[in-house]
Amino acid sequence: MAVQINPSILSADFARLADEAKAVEGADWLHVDVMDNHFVPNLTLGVPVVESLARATRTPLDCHLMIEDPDRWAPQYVEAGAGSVTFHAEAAHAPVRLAREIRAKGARASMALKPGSPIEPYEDLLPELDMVLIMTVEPGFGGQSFLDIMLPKIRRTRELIAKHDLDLWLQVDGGVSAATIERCAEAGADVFVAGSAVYGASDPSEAVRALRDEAATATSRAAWACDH
Ligand SMILES: O=C(CO)[C@@H](O)[C@H](O)COP(=O)(O)O
Ligand SMILES: [Co+2]
Repeated sequence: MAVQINPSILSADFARLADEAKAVEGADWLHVDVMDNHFVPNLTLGVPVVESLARATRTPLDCHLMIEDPDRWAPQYVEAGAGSVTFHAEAAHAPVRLAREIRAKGARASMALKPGSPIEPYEDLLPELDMVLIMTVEPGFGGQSFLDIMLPKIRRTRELIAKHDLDLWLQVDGGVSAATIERCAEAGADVFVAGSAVYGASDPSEAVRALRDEAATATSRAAWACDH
């Protein structure tokens, strides 16, 4: 699969969300960080804003739910127009049932892991998913420094995907920039969320293009991609 770049609107101007979404229409997905002030110590937006965003842009929405009880709320994000819905493993009560429900409603189902959560306990769950998100910062805020210590977990997740021969995307989120995207791609990521690196740039769509080129070059020489 070609690498994908998903700008995070957490770093955009929330008073101009529609324009900010349009500014990155060359991107693969628009990453929408939903925070409830309980699962993470920050509060962003909910279902009505996702509904409006889905009408405002042609870019499909990749909703990252940093909320408690995603079993209850995630299906509403599919109904609001999200094309991909990510729940956190640490918050889900019945992740298999939840992933099946998200898929049955017509979206891609994805599971995220905080930096402290290993991938191994979720190996049997992988076939139920369309994407795994490895957080490379503690969730809650944009603009944090990339955690290099997450690279072995990205590699391990890529190995498990290969072991089970799954068509599963591997997303990284947090501190992804021109300085770190190459390491992520070499470790096995193929979907890259970038907030401050895109919206902090003078030309956000050019930043998306540059990140995509850099990730594609790194992937083409990565060992994991050779037999992919
Ligand atoms: O989920 C989150 C933060 O919890 C992210 O999606 C951030 O929005 C990424 O921002 P940068 O680290 O790229 O600035
Ligand atoms: Co996110």
